[in-house]
Amino acid sequence: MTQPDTSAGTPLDIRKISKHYSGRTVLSQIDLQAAGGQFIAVVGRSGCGKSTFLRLLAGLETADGGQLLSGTQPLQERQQDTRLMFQEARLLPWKSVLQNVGLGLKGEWQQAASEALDAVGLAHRAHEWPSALSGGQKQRVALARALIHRPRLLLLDEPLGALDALTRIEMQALIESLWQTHGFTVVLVTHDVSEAVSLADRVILIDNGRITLDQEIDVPRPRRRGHPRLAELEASVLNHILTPSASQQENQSLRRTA
Ligand SMILES: Nc1ncnc2c1ncn2[C@@H]1O[C@H](COP(=O)(O)OP(=O)(O)OP(=O)(O)O)[C@@H](O)[C@H]1O
Repeated sequence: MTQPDTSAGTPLDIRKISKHYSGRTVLSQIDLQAAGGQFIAVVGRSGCGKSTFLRLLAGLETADGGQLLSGTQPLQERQQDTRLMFQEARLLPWKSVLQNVGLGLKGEWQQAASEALDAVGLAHRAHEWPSALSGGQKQRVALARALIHRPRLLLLDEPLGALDALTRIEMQALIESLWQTHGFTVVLVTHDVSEAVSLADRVILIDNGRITLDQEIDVPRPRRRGHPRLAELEASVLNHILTPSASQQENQSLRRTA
């Protein structure tokens, strides 16, 4: 099996970042170090700050404290290497599939756009409108639109959340295979713990503004669905999500005694 070319991935060195909205702390003292080419999944209860964390990595938001580095360089200086993908494909309906992939590019972009579409299995739909595609196909186009920029850091914000179970499995396999071919670093935010453990090298849990679990997924690839160790890790991560962190329990008991 081809091992990812880790030199192609952005290494991450996130130091004690925090983020507040209207005086409310969403993220506090988040630390994360990752070698280039790692596949990291971020899980946690709804509203725990997963998307905020991703937006900070993408440079769409500014941290209120801490540092985001890649090696010795501020991560922000590597923004041209970073692509973000959302739950919705966000395609322009008045442009063809091919034009959507080549959006913003100048010169001879058509060949590169065709190749990116080919990599996601959609070269034959290049000249159609986005409205003619299914939800899964639209997400493939969004993936091609990211790939054409040869990203070194791919940030995925619940990109498969709206897809049916089978399409989701196909897209998971596609994302894993593209990651293995290109070697970019991936940070995937997902509600699906099974997806997190089956795809990632590491699963990070955000709870109460902090990372409360950093679980290595020590299962060799290709990973077989139903592998007992994957099931065990999934149950363990789920347990951590469902068990409130010590600080949250403290807050609750403080509220009770107040
Ligand atoms: N621009 C903003 N202004 C004010 N509050 C915000 C803003 N963005 C996020 N928040 C708040 O920060 C918290 C974390 O939001 P975030 O979207 O990061 O959570 P999440 O873990 O991704 O949630 P979900 O899993 O439901 O998508 C939430 O309470 C949210 O209301």
